[in-house]
Amino acid sequence: MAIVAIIGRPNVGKSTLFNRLTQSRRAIVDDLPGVTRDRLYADVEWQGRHFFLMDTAGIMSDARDGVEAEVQEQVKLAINESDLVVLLCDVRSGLHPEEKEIVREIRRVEKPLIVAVNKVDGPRQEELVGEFYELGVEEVIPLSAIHGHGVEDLLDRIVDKLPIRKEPPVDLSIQDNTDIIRMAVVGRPNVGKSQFVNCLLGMPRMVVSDMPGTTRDAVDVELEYKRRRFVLVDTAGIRRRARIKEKLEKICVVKSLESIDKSDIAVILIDATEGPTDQDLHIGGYIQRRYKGCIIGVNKWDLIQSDKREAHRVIEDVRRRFQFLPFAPVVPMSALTGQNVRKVLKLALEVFDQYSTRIGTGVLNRVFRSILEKHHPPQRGGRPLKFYYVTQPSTRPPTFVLFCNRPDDIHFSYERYLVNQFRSAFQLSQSPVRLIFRGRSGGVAEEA
Ligand SMILES: Nc1nc2c(ncn2[C@@H]2O[C@H](COP(=O)(O)OP(=O)(O)OP(=O)(O)O)[C@@H](O)[C@H]2O)c(=O)[nH]1
Ligand SMILES: Nc1nc2c(ncn2[C@@H]2O[C@H](COP(=O)(O)OP(=O)(O)OP(=O)(O)O)[C@@H](O)[C@H]2O)c(=O)[nH]1
Repeated sequence: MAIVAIIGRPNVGKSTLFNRLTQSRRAIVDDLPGVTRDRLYADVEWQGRHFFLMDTAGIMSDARDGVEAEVQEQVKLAINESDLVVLLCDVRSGLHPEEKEIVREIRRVEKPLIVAVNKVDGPRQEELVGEFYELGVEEVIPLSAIHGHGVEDLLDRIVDKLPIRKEPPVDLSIQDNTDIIRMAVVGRPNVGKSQFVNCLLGMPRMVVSDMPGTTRDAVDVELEYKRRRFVLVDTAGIRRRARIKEKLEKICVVKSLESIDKSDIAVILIDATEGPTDQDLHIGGYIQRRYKGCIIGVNKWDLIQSDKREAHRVIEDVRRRFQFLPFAPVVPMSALTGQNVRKVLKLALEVFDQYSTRIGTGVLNRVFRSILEKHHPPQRGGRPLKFYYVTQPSTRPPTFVLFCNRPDDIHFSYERYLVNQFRSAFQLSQSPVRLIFRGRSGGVAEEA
């Protein structure tokens, strides 16, 4: 999915605009359940196009007096990592030299740009918008993030200008029946992603080859383990970003989401010395919603393992906070010493094989009958809930369609029961399972 970043000087109204855009009447915004108050991004649909909108509030600090305007590293990075940049200016403070610098930087890296001018609350400010054409763009969009004027125009322009990615839609690339295991290594800055990747690539007897990416600068790396082929997606990005450490949390997390989309299995690294953070849970929530296989690597284990009690506490804490991913194995590991690094690959193979499971329709329905008999579907409002049959239309993730009389009336606790029963009956304990409830007339409801 394309990433759109709102860039601008402090106080121009980036957060206000972010909130406006995501609350606009017609926009469909898919927010993660509230694991964190500090929102990183929203998954926005406008006119049938989807994109990630990155909230970059606070990313730019005030330029110091007397120091020549210069685009800060964070801002450069945000520009680099996005597919389209909205430069937000403030009509009340007028055009600022830093904004010219930002435009130069955006041109240099050839990203599509939209200039929007905020705080145009009335006709008096409208007269002042002309100044911003000095930035050398064809169009400047006046808006008021507070009042909402111009905000839908901006959304229209964003979807007009969104580059069409060459990569195939996610679902297709993953269901292509090749047995290459696409793996993403994700996590917060500094957790050890590049160390982990380097460790993997440097292992004895590991066959490694670089594959030029089809999109932008992404380079995937292919490796072979136990005669199975893995692709580590976006590896170049992981290794390149290793230099810059500060304030990159948001960008790092949004990039992680993008890599998750391209993979079958996400290895999420947690820093053992810090334990899971809100951002980690945020990434985990995304993995869950995308029905990806997942391995939770508790990295930097070497730093805590001598303290047995602490080590135990950390693992318990990870399991508890990630209980919404009950199928994800938790592995203590050290990318520095190599401890358990191969084990991650071994687990990835297991997870992947479960993730690719197909069950024959006959067996599936026999087992389903016995699951229903063990625990009858509860009645709702005195009306019985009846299931007719089940099919598995696809795998990766294993997806089951359950035909029934009233698909909208299924209680989530019964859904959970069914998911758990499917997991244990078909050896899917390490894979997400997707159930889709469908009425005979075609009504659909879904559950994780
Ligand atoms: N008059 C007016 N004020 C606005 C408008 N949009 C935002 N503001 C105000 O501008 C101030 C800064 O808004 P924020 O959204 O916090 O700005 P930001 O760019 O996210 O700021 P940083 O976090 O410093 O990067 C707040 O006091 C807002 O209420 C607008 O359309 N009109
Ligand atoms: N003790 C210890 N240190 C580690 C381990 N893994 C990584 N580190 C150190 O943690 C720091 C960050 O590691 P990186 O691999 O650069 O982390 P990253 O997640 O790629 O960071 P970003 O590029 O900022 O996203 C480096 O100093 C590593 O040497 C580990 O298992 N144990």
